[in-house]
Amino acid sequence: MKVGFIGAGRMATALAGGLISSGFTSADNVCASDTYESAREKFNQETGADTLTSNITVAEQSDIVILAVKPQQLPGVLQELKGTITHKQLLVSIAAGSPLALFLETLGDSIRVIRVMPNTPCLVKQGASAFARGGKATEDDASLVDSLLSTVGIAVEVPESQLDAVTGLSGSGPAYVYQIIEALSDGGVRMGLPRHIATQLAAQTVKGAAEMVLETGEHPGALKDAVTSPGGTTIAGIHALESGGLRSSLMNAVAAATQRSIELGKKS
Ligand SMILES: NC(=O)C1=CN([C@@H]2O[C@H](COP(=O)(O)OP(=O)(O)OC[C@H]3O[C@@H](n4cnc5c(N)ncnc54)[C@H](OP(=O)(O)O)[C@@H]3O)[C@@H](O)[C@H]2O)C=CC1
Ligand SMILES: O=C(O)[C@@H]1CCC=N1
Repeated sequence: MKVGFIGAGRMATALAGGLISSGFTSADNVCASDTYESAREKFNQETGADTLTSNITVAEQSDIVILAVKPQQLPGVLQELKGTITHKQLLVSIAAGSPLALFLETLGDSIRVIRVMPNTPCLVKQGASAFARGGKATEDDASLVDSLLSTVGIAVEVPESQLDAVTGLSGSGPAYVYQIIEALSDGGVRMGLPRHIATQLAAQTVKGAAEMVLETGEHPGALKDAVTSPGGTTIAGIHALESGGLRSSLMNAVAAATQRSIELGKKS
């Protein structure tokens, strides 16, 4: 199974790196094209897979073609691939916002296309991805994409109408969590911890709390209550977070990013 990436940037590198290190496919069966030389070099160094300058050659050589250019670059790339992408390849787009209808309108409605929203932790096999299928994509195509994404994290199939919200939550979400980790580390440094220890403790705390939610299946509120002793330290910290509007800020972040995904879809 040959997997080709059109666009060899950050997300393509994360996804390809995860697919190769998980054994889903070998570096020999992966290739990528990019207009930007340093992106090609970085992709090649980090994944061991070949890179080319021609999008058409990558598409011709691949069974699965993953479109990993920015949404604004997608219409030009689709024009270029007209006639090369047929029902023979499975087309996968990871572009935020870009609707399935765009691919069918440009390439014809006989194509097999699946729209995916992954996230960068795919690189360390902790991705959270959702996908929706369109055109003539079959049950087998959906299973293939599900197993491809499942080698680098979790994957769920959703109606296409939910993919903008997925983008606002888990697509962009790693950036929110990095900000939270950075801020927790800053808090530790402010209280006298060395930076490297503060960052390590902050990141492991986020990882551990996330594992607790996923493994116990408990409501996050119940897990929060279990940390919070009456008159103790945690409730003092939680009160400070509530005063700063943490939960409202995170809900607003998901809504703003979802809205932006919708806007990107209208422009493409
Ligand atoms: N980064 C993330 O966390 C996530 C990104 N995505 C989606 O993945 C896609 C890629 O994002 P990301 O990896 O961050 O972006 P990058 O900018 O890192 O990667 C895109 C690459 O495609 C290159 N490119 C531009 N035009 C063409 C072309 N005509 N042919 C071939 N290559 C081209 C770009 O070059 P140049 O820089 O010169 O334009 C760039 O190197 C986007 O659509 C984004 O919405 C989805 C989920 C998460
Ligand atoms: O910021 C972006 O537009 C992309 C899509 C989701 C994550 N990164």
